[in-house]
Amino acid sequence: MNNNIGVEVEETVRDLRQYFKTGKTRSVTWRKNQLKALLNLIHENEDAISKALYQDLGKHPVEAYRDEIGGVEKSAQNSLDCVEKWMAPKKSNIPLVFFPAKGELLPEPLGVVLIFSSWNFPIMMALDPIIGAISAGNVVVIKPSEQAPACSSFLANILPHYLDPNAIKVVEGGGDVCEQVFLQKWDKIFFTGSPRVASIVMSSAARNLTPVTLELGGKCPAIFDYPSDFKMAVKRIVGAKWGVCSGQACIAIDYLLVEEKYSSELIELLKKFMRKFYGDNMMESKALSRIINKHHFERLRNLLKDPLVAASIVHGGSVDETNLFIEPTILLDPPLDAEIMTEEIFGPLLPVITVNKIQESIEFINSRPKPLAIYAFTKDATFKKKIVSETSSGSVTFNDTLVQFLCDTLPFGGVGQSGFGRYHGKYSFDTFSHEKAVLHRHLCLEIEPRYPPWSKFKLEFLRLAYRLNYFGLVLHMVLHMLGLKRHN
Ligand SMILES: NC(=O)C1=CN([C@@H]2O[C@H](COP(=O)(O)OP(=O)(O)OC[C@H]3O[C@@H](n4cnc5c(N)ncnc54)[C@H](O)[C@@H]3O)[C@@H](O)[C@H]2O)C=CC1
Ligand SMILES: CCCCCC(=O)O
Repeated sequence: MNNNIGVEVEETVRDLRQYFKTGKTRSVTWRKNQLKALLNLIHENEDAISKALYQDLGKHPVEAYRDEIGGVEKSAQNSLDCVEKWMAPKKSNIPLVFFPAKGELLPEPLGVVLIFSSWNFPIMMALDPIIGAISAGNVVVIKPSEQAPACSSFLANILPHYLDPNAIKVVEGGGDVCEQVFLQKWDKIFFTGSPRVASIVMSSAARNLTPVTLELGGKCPAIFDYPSDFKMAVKRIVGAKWGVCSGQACIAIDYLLVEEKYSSELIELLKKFMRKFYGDNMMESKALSRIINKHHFERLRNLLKDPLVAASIVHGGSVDETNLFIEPTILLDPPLDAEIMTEEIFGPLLPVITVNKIQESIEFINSRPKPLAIYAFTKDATFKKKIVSETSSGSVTFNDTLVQFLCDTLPFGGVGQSGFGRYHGKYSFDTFSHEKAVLHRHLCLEIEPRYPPWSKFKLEFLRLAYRLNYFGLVLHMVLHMLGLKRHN
């Protein structure tokens, strides 16, 4: 960015808007070429991406592939396979009263979209939304998180070599750049980050009535009922809580709820799998990402400073500032009014909260802001139904953790404080599209009673005509079944 950040951002947005107006990004060929180019980027730069993720977060190459590189590859391939189908107009039945008529729904790109990505999955959180934006035919500014500098500069350097440089631009920087970015008029803002910054995004979007998608976070609970396979359940919890970016994940388990009588067995099993996965000296483990920076290291260390919280530590608790390492830590019943239980942890600390009856978990969860994800390890079908029907969250996953993020057929997004809007798969395409209604009418037949002068006859005619809707649908189906009505 040159000194006058504002001028450069303004010029970038102006050039993008002009390029969008050429219509080049609307063609299926352009969209498929961009998705193929993104796949080539991933295939040809896997080592460089792994190195950048290691530099920013200490992610092992296998973790980098599992959680980011592979996820982007899968998402891009899915979009490449489906984009032509997603773009096709959808037929819509029009009420018989307007016969003859034809209705259809036509997805069109929104235009110039702005994407903010977070630092914890800096490649995935930037490229996955871009996949949706280009699949829908938009032009894009991506603003990677400045807290993951190696990944941010990797994206800034590599994207113009693979994707259409007239259509996809990278704007790097922190709050100062963001303030300039917000002064521009966007056709859509897709934000991944904290509620604090999300409210800044919304305030600036309000100025231009810009639609936003907010991918936020919160405290995701895991209900630990007595599942059919206790060990498998605990293995999945340990693998996800500490093995995915050291718990610095928006859908990481933030705290566990378990009946008091199972808590000791659960904690012992958690410790067993922690040793199995991360060794006895966890600071040496290559399977644990680092804490992103000093700010978040201090924030997490401070969560443990409260004497009552410190007293509730039953495993771990050691820290190493030099290496930005915080040992995977288990706490048993820390005070519910302590910050560790009121703020999103976003790190390798796991409070285990005991209840008398596991059903109490529902009330416990409902008394807090709506989470991005709820997990429940249980074999009780009735309890599952209760959880689904009596709680509200972005998603509910039974007997596993985090994998919902990698299912292209499941929308990923929050509700309430955990965000709104959603993406992944077709939902990404929809998030970056406007589905336009197109109605074709003819001038051959007229419904005179739609015009004055009014009369009782006209009222009764219109009353009947509107009721004809239902008969019309039945007639439509009968004609369909008799093969007499072609799809026009
Ligand atoms: N729902 C989801 O998919 C995800 C949600 N998150 C959430 O994100 C948060 C952690 O990510 P962070 O990057 O720390 O969030 P953040 O809110 O600090 O930053 C997010 C983005 O906003 C930008 N930003 C920061 N300050 C800004 C300001 N004053 N004005 C404009 N833009 C600003 C950053 O550069 C970054 O690009 C957690 O709350 C986590 O739950 C993280 C990953 C995924
Ligand atoms: C593969 C898991 C990605 C989780 C994205 C997040 O929770 O921040």
